[in-house]
Amino acid sequence: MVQHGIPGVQELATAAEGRRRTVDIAVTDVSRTFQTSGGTVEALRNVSLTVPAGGFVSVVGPSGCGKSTLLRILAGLEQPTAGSVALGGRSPAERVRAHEVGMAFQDAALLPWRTVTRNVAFAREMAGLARDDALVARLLVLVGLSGFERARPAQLSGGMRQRVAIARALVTRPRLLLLDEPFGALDELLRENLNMELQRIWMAEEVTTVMVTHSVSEAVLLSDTVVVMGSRPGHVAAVVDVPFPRPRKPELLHADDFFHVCTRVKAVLRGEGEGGG
Ligand SMILES: Nc1ncnc2c1ncn2[C@@H]1O[C@H](COP(=O)(O)OP(=O)(O)OP(=O)(O)O)[C@@H](O)[C@H]1O
Repeated sequence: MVQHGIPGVQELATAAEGRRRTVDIAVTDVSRTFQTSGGTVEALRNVSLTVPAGGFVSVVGPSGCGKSTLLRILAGLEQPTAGSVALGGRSPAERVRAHEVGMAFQDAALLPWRTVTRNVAFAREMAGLARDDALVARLLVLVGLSGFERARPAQLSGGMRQRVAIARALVTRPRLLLLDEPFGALDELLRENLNMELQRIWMAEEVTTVMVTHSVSEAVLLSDTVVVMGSRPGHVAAVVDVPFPRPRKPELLHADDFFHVCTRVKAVLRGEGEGGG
């Protein structure tokens, strides 16, 4: 990946030298049905998408269109009923076993009795990886939590807890980062700030990222590509490319070009836009 002139990026790139960490994603004709007492629920039908190594893709769509199911399949937590998923040529289960998949969801789910540092370090312990205090400290700087290393979750704001969750997701040095509405419960201004931080983290870590969000502007601001899903059954309604150079600044949110891309995504969401998938 190119260098971005952002503080910390050069050092991280050097640390990662000699180690190709990113993977591409290939989802091919994935379908997923659930058998319930009320009958069969077709959560996903023939979903295909690709994400290049180091790319950032967001998935948006109406409630129930299968976004979380798709993310859970990428995370190896669900199996597709049909179709295939390859993460750098391997199955999600293999990547998860190798601790190469980091996940952060809307509820940060931190351990209340552990400090911020110990919460982040816990993910390495759980993965059976060697302790790495320097990495934990560096990630806490990266997510803007310097000075809070010894705080407990109850002493943190919601936004700070989400930052801990993102640091925790990154502490195994994953090749793939999966985010399910990571900032969904936060107010708009805080969310914008965290979006900028997430962009910085993603650029620094060079990690292929898939984010589910209900916010069209968040998706457009952060992504190379926005996958717009439709429901009944869940399918890809359109794939919208986002052409803006990086790093993207908050001012972009007020630019006409930005507004036009958001309008295209919203048109598809309303069922007026391009079909396909
Ligand atoms: N384990 C399950 N058993 C039965 N049905 C399920 C299961 N998981 C998901 N579904 C169904 O699959 C469909 C897609 O659900 P999913 O949670 O993936 O949608 P979503 O787009 O993430 O929704 P939201 O935006 O509301 O979070 C829904 O109809 C849901 O009820």
